[in-house]
Amino acid sequence: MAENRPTPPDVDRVAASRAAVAARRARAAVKDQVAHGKRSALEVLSTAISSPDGVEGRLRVTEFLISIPAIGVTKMRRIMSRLEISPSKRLGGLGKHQRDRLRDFLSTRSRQRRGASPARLVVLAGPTAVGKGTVAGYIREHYPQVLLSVSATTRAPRPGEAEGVSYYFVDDTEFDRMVEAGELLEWAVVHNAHRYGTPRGPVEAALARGDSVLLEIDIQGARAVQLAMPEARLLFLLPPTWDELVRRLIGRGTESPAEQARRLETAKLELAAQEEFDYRVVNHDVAEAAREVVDLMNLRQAPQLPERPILRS
Ligand SMILES: Nc1nc2c(ncn2[C@@H]2O[C@H](COP(=O)(O)OP(=O)(O)O)[C@@H](O)[C@H]2O)c(=O)[nH]1
Ligand SMILES: Nc1ncnc2c1ncn2[C@@H]1O[C@H](COP(=O)(O)OP(=O)(O)O)[C@@H](O)[C@H]1O
Repeated sequence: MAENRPTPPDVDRVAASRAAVAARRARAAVKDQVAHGKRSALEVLSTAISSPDGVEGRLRVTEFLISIPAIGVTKMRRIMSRLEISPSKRLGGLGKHQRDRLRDFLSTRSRQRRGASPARLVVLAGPTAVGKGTVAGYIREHYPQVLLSVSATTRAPRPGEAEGVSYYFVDDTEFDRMVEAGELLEWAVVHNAHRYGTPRGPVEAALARGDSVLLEIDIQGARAVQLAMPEARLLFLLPPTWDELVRRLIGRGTESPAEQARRLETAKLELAAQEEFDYRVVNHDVAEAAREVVDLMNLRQAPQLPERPILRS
């Protein structure tokens, strides 16, 4: 016997079918962007992971893969079975291991198609409070394919900071040991307070695997990396204006007025270091600056720098 379910009123049905059509169109637009190289497949996957109920998250993995240039139905089926993803899965519904396998597959493929651009050590530095940590955090969240080095530090963890994610928190004795044992690629005392250093092992392992690595470190560290690895690419993050830098430092509210004044004096010297860098990125907007940094990680040839510095205090 047929079930006697109540039917929704016509108005609801019309609205629901309109919404379904709009959602289908939105998904088609994303596939079109991927197919025409306007958006990278990795970026679509990152968006799907951060908002599983959004347009990207609702894309089926099968249709997503087919939209990638040079992947047809046969290849797509082979990839799905190799990655152990069932055809009914949507990007937003993938489990952690499936996501990791798909991401690895996409990044290896994109590297191969770029003509295996060389793995590169990229340094992001800049004056205090310009937004280095903010931009690096944005990259960590939105570009999971970028390897961000995790530094060792003698400073205490702040609330919300996790061991091995924000930093490796070590005491003075352990930091001394790491320096003695040559385990740090570079290290420095930052803001006259604590020691920070880049563990050498993970950086060398990533480069050997063919993966580029990003270091968010201070200017002394950038100089040390340049000496140790002259082939590293150095990016300098600039504030839009000096006044904006002052606003960001004061607005952050993490330093006393005396410490703020001291850091602003240092910032003048730090700004003068911009000419030692390969590229300058102006941090007007966090998402744009992050995208520029990620783009610069992949560039094969350095474009010419403007002849004169962009900003002076
Ligand atoms: N030389 C060097 N500097 C680092 C390293 N890790 C972080 N830094 C720098 O240390 C500074 C302080 O960072 P942090 O403790 O997160 O504090 P905040 O920037 O004041 O919020 C920043 O300028 C970072 O760029 C590292 O491994 N080496
Ligand atoms: N593009 C931006 N626009 C506005 N404020 C920003 C921007 N980037 C960073 N900030 C803010 O500036 C302050 C300093 O940023 P932070 O990442 O701590 O700097 P740094 O790591 O370079 O010392 C923070 O309060 C942050 O929220």
